[in-house]
Amino acid sequence: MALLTNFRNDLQQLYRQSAFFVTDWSIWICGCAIIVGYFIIRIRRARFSYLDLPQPPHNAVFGHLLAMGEVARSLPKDISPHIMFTQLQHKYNLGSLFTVDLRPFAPDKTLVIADPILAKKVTQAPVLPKHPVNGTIISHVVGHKSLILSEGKEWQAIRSIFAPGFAPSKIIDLAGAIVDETLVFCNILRQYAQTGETFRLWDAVINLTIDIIGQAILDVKLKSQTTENEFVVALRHLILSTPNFGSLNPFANLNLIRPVIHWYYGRKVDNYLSKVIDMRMKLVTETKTSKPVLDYALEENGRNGRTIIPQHELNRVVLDNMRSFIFAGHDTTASTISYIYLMIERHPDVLRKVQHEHDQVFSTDLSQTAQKIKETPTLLNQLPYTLAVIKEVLRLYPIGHPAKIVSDGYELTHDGTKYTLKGSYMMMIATHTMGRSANLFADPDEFRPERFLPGASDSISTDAWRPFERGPRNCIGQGLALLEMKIVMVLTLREFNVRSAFIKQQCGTPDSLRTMNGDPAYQVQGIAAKPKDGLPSKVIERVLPVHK
Ligand code: HEM
Repeated sequence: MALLTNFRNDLQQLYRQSAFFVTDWSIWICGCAIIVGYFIIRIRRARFSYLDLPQPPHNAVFGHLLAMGEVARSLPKDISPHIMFTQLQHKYNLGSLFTVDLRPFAPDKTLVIADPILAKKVTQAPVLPKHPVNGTIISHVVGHKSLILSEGKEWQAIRSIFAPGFAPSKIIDLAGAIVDETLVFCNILRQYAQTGETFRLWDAVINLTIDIIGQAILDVKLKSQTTENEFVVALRHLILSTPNFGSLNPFANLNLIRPVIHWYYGRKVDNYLSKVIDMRMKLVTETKTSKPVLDYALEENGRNGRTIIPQHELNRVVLDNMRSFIFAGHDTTASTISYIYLMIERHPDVLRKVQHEHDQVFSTDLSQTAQKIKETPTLLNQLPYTLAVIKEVLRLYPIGHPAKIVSDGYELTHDGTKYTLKGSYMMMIATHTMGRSANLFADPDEFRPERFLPGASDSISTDAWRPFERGPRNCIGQGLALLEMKIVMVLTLREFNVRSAFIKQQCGTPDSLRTMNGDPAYQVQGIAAKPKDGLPSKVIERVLPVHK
């Protein structure tokens, strides 16, 4: 054990050192020479391949890097790239279809789709393949048989065995387990309220969402909220060692021992999950009211003697997809929950309406709420205002944008003009840009959950709101995410007042570059966009009863 710990420490040390070495000046010079060479070749070969598409000001040598640089200079350095694209569209008045050539900092020319009609069209069958950059970024975390990365018939087969476990009728049975994990979270909030400490809200919520996803897919208690679980630590290391593809520093991603890190922690994750999966496979015949997603998948794969995934591939498929669900199901939901607290803090009128709705459905006796959810989880379907708050938060703070690949000759029509693409493109469905468009949402920067209430006067095109994406390749876990967000809101918002506690920065960078339009809680880049500095917060326990 001590040997392992030493090895891990050595690895971490080496990792930090190698990150230092790559900033050595000689590497900078070589890198610059490569980039200059690259640009020269690019001007000669690819000059006019996209010039008929709408775009920001173009430079023959640098493509759109100068235009994007102009936008980037006015924003914090670590801002999430999807915000940069929205700013670019606003600055150059680009409309809802445009192209941006950011090579070599992007893997391909980018085609930005910010038009709901076009977005709907390109995300329906036949499903466009994902851009290979997705694999480059996350394959070390999710594995190659992941639902997230697979394509074609393989993707169909994997989706078909896992979909039954994510059906709303099955997910609702997990409410009891989600309540139990959320009660642990409530205890943690209570402790912070008692100490008055400032803490990173996102980290606390990450532990909660990891524990929930462990229960939901494997019926395993990961207990990362209360203990340091080796598996969770290894998984977080894998995620944190992901290359940063949004960086404008070409060397930020050079790390010679990254493959070793990936191998080491990947093996730890696999070892832990294999044991849990083996155990579940033996228990799968047990009849239980609430079953984890894995049990339904194994049943589906053997239904009526028909095997969708051949037995020799099943172990790898199950393992990679358990990794995928844990990965895709925790920091996405944690970011959204963090922003829910922030928006609620900033809009006391919204808080009052949410609390009123929870009182109406679950009564004002807070001590009974957890039990009521367990007994009648379908009560959670009677919370239209709470759901509207979640939707509004996801409109303003989506976790990212899907990136598909379209190849030479692909045709699309927009505003009556037909475009035939030359060469391949990374097609980005610009969820954030659509969410902030004044043409699609009235007063787009305002937080107004009412717009999502049934019968609201704002008419919203469903295709404009796509934080879970739409079409056959939408988010398989959206029902689970919505369920957990509702439970967390119901169990915490009447008891705790979570307040952001950013500390004003004193040194160096002007304040405007540490904030987005004066807001320090902007989204920063992660595999899923997340709140700056983990949203430092404090908790105050409300005096009970908080409302009549
Ligand atoms: C607020 C929470 C969440 C958000 C905003 C979200 C968003 C998304 C989006 C936008 C996609 C499409 C990505 C693409 O096409 O590149 C996606 C796919 C996916 N999500 Fe989620 N997600 C959330 C929670 C979850 C949860 C809880 C799970 C748990 C299993 C999950 C599992 C997946 C998987 C496996 C895919 C790939 C589906 C496929 O390709 O067939 N997500 N999600």
